[in-house]
Amino acid sequence: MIEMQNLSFGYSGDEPLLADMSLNLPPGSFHFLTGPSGAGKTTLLRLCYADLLPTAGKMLAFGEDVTGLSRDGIAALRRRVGVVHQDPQFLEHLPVAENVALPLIVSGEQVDMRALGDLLGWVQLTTHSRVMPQALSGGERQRAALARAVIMSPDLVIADEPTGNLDWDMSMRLLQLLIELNRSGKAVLFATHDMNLIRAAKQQVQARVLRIAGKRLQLAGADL
Ligand SMILES: Nc1ncnc2c1ncn2[C@@H]1O[C@H](COP(=O)(O)OP(=O)(O)OP(=O)(O)O)[C@@H](O)[C@H]1O
Repeated sequence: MIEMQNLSFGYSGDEPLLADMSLNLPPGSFHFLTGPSGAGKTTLLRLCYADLLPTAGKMLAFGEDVTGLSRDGIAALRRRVGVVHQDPQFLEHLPVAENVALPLIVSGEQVDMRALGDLLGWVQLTTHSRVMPQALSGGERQRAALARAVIMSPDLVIADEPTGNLDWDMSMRLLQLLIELNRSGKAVLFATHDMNLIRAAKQQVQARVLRIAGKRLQLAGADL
């Protein structure tokens, strides 16, 4: 589904930040991505949804080389990937329900109100559907961002340190939602520093742990 072949990436022309990375994310898989601050986790995630393009090597998304994709091709790819950022941004003048439905609205699709209600229920924001984003807690913001990320039924959900600002209980709640998504067949790629969270997840789901170290991507062992 997502395949990197000897991929390198650098923001400037000199030393690459990520070097000679090879990776295969099969459908339905669950991967954590870890590594020190500044190692390039967010950068790697952005490469996965063609927000950045490799400077060397190949990046294939859903079988297609992203470097050759047209604007429409990139738009089609992005529909298949839902992204949750560490600090999700919302349109502050719209209530939660409209923000969650925004990907449908901007792509001109009909909003199925019942499905939207079900989705808000799943992230436990039913009573917050008419609330403005600035009134949400950190955990509620992340759950709204997760609902928005999955409203287009993506095949892959990417979460970039979504629990970075949450306490343990909230982190576990968010993790649980991602595990449920994975059980429903979606691939998950989850960047986190939190080894306790990874340990907790591994008791419930077959997750592999990728680590960026020294510009390279490693598959972490069972020592976690
Ligand atoms: N747009 C950019 N232009 C230039 N350099 C950048 C850009 N974005 C990130 N960087 C640099 O690339 C390096 C990796 O950043 P990135 O955000 O991918 O790391 P990270 O592993 O996600 O870090 P953290 O865990 O702190 O979020 C950092 O040194 C950062 O300063």
